[in-house]
Amino acid sequence: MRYAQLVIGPAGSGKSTYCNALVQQGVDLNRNIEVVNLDPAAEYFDYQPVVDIRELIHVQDTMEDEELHFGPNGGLVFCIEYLLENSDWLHDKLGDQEDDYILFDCPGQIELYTHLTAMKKLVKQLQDWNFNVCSVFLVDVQFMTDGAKFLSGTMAALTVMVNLEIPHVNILSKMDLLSVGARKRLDRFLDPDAHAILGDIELNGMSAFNEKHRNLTETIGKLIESYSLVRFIPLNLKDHESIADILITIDNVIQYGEDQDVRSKDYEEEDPENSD
Ligand SMILES: Nc1nc2c(ncn2[C@@H]2O[C@H](COP(=O)(O)OP(=O)(O)OP(=O)(O)O)[C@@H](O)[C@H]2O)c(=O)[nH]1
Repeated sequence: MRYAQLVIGPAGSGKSTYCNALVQQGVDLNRNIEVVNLDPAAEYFDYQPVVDIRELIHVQDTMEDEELHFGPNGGLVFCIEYLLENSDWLHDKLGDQEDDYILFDCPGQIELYTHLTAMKKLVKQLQDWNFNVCSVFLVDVQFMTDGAKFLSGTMAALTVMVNLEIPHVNILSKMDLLSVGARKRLDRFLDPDAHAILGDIELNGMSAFNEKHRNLTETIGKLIESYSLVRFIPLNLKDHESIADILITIDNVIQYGEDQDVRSKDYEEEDPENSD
């Protein structure tokens, strides 16, 4: 069996930095962790990729091509589709080493994970090549420190989980940048709790918008609560233990499928196969 983390998340959420930290952790543990760069627009990263999509296609190629003439976003999607059409190239580059452990550093274009099918196809391809694949969704914690932001980050994570349908881990990146006060506020949300999130929104002032959409917000809060496994794990790359813990957690997810179930608790309760 081979193992793969699909490292995904919005632009600038810390995907490449995370990959590099895990490679370093691998060195410390005498474990070989490799990285494949799948970002055709990447300009800089600290690791040495074993495979780099930019050798096959660069986003600039799609923007400068007379016929294609894509903008940066359309160009990125085109590049991933081009990679899938040329999957033999990736297959050759990856080789077929048993037990290898590869991080796929993906582009920061959220629609690739929320509703387009390209990433799903890539996952299927990797599974056909004997990879156990787990998605690791990074969200910059600075965008999660009040109720409204946490709600929207959680919805984004849920959308990705439901779309990709593979074992999944959500990570709050850049924890070292949080103030003590912000960390305390965050702690109240980390166990999915609709009341804490809604309470915070009210605390921050019931704007006319919030008042008008209170029922909607409440329903979304309950939805998140019922998907009780949409959890975020805080990751502080300045803390060695935090990196070690995340690697163990993800190892368990990849190897033993101890993943976050995308079905809601309510659904499980109603599922006849789960009833006595
Ligand atoms: N303080 C701090 N900065 C971080 C951390 N992770 C990433 N950064 C910084 O955040 C910026 C973006 O990090 P990247 O790792 O390039 O993010 P990315 O998700 O790969 O970005 P894209 O490839 O553009 O999608 C860089 O300036 C990093 O140095 C972290 O844990 N702590």
